[in-house]
Parts: sequence; structure tokens; C-alpha cells
Amino acid sequence: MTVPTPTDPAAAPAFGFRRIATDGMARRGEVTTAHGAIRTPAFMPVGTQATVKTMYPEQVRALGADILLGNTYHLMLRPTAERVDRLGGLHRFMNWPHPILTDSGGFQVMSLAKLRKINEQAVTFQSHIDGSRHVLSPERSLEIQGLLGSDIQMQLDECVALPAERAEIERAMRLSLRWAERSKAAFFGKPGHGLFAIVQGGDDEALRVESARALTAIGFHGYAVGGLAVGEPQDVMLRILSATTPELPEDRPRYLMGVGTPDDIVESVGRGIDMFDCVMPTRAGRHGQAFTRRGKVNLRNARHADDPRPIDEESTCPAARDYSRAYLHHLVKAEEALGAMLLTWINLSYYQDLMAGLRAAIEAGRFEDHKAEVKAGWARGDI
Ligand SMILES: CNc1nc2c(CC[C@H]3O[C@@H](OC)[C@H](OC)[C@@H]3O)c3nc(N)[nH]c(=O)c3cc2[nH]1
Repeated sequence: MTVPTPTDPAAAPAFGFRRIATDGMARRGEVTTAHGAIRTPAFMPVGTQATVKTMYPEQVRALGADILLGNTYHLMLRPTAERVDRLGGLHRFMNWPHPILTDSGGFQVMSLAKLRKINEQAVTFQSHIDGSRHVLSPERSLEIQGLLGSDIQMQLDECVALPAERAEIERAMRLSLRWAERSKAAFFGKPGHGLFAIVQGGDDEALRVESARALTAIGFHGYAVGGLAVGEPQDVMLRILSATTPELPEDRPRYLMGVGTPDDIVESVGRGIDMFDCVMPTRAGRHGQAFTRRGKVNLRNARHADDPRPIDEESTCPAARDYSRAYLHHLVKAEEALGAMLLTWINLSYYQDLMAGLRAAIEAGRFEDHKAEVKAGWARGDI
């Protein structure tokens, strides 16, 4: 294929971010992409293998999701990026004509692949599906994301699990910086498509500041904070965020990767994060857990067996309003597919309602009061 001439991602015409309101460190904004706008703070449902598990794309959209996540690692292995491209790209393939963000694949290689080796040039690994050998370089990752046609593409990076030795964290952070340079050089910024860098540096504030400043100097459409939600306690994650976000450009979106619980999200919005992704609401739904404004409810628990109440009679989500806890308990115990479907629907609906509430509160200049109200709801427990 002809090597596309790289353009400066910072100059691509239609990709943009505007801040509508701020309240302390919290920001209400909007990202514009080739496939539409993203209201921030935003929660991005995870659609790793070109599907948000157990949900129809129309349902996900109806809940208020502006953007979904796909993943380079999974899609390069199956059905391959070239096949998705031949079929019209990922938006067409999964019938989601709205923004898509794809992760670069490095995180999954380190957590899923077999026999993986990382060096300056690339990551080499064997597929967890059929053992076939693959090479993922910063350039190849962007080529794959370009074939998928995702609106927001992530640089290839190296994320280390915590706790880790400082030398190891530093090595991976500097490699990720060099890979950020190569990613920017390789990025073919079609109008409305953006490239995000990923800040690394583990739980070391000095390394985080160095990474954030170096990436800002290179210049990207947006900045992800990576290397968190990898086993560290919440207070460590929040301390790192407080040290990192002030070093990032105010006029660019910030994306905290892999986060998190509702409490993680509220606390991180208060530290200047705009975008989130997490498997929590979808994975927990498949395991019988419901997220509600009154906290978490474990529908596997026998105490629900005779409870005729819905999860949340005030919810706009049919799954939370029109089905009893007794029925949900039955479906979960019987391992019926509808159980996973209804609970995933309930959880994604709650997460989108949480984000809508945060956006409104920031616009109204009452983020701190809203945070207190939301936390009080969780503390009330499951009445
Ligand atoms: C859970 N905690 C966590 N996830 C993380 C992910 C994957 C998110 C990706 O993983 C898939 O979900 C399992 C999703 O893929 C669709 C998501 O994009 C990260 N990805 C990169 N490139 N760099 C990181 O530093 C990083 C840190 C994370 N911490």
C-alpha cells in the first residue's frame, strides 16, 4: 500500500475539543470527530471484539453513549483489520455510525498473549487464539487502527503492572515516549480523526510529570493517562492523577484508561479527567451485579428470591424498572442469557446517567455538591 504522507495531528481540521464549563478541576466539554460529537465527561462502553457484550448497538446508543471502544489486539487476530477494512471499516462492520476509539493493543498483548517479547522496535507475541506469531510496532498498530477506521487512535505504549521497581517503570515510560514520537510520525490524520498519546510513569510523580511534559511538547489531539487501574489502591491512582492532569494542556481531552467504579469516575472528574472506559459495568452485569444510584446489588444473593421490587422504580431504563429482583435473581441463578442482558442494560444505563448528572452539575457550577449527593446515595445502601 502507498505510504500515506503523515500530517501534523494537531492541525487536522475537523477533530476538536471545546470546554463548555469548568468547576474547579472538573470540565464539561465536547470532542468533535468525523463520526460525531462526544459529550464530556464521557463513559465509553467497552466493545473489545466489535460488540458491547449482550447489547444491541441501538440500545447502547439509546442509553446515551456517544462513543464505543474497540481493541487493536483482539481485532487484528480475529477477524483481522484487513478483513474489517474490506467490509467497510469497523463502524459499518458493527453497525455503530458514531465515534469509536481503539486502544493500541499493547496492554492486551502483555495481559493476554503468549510468548510475548518487547524490544525497541516492537512487541512480538503469539496469538492466544491459535498460537500464530504477530508483530505489533507503533507503526503497525496505527496501520491497524487506520484500517479499522477508528476516530480516536491510541499510541502503542508499554504499561507496567504495579507495584513495580522504579527502574522498570522508568524504562517503560521512556520507551513509550519514543513510541509516541514514532506514532505521531506514522499517524495519517484523516480529517476528524485524532491521535492520543498515553502518559506513563507508574506511581512515581516525577516520572509522570516528565512523561506528561514530553508528550505535550510533541503535541497530540488528546492525552490518555495510562498505567493505572493495574492493581494499585484508589488513593494511589488519585494521587497520580492530581500530579499528572495539571501538566496536560487544558484545551485537549484527557482519557483515564480502564477506569473505573462510579466512585473512581466521580473522583477522577474532580481531578480533570474527561473520558473513561471500563469493563466493570458490562463484566459485572454478566456476573449478576447491578450498579444503582443506591450502590451495588448482588442479584446472586438469596435475599432477592421473593423480592417483587424492580432494581430502581425511578429509572428510565426498562430493565431497571419493569423486572423484579426476584426475576433477575432467578435468571442469574439459572444462568439464563436474559439475566446478563438485563443486568448489562441496567449497569450501562446507570453509568450513562451518572455521566449525564456530572455534566449537568459542572455546567451548573455545583460539582462538589453533586458529588456529595451521589456518594450519599451509594452510602444509603440497597433499601
Ligand atoms: C483495566 N485497567 C486498565 N486498562 C488499561 C488499558 C486497556 C484499556 C483497554 O482494555 C480493554 O478492556 C479490557 C479495552 O479495550 C477495548 C480498553 O480499551 C491500557 N491500555 C493502554 N494502551 N495503556 C495503558 O496504560 C492501559 C492501562 C489500563 N488500565
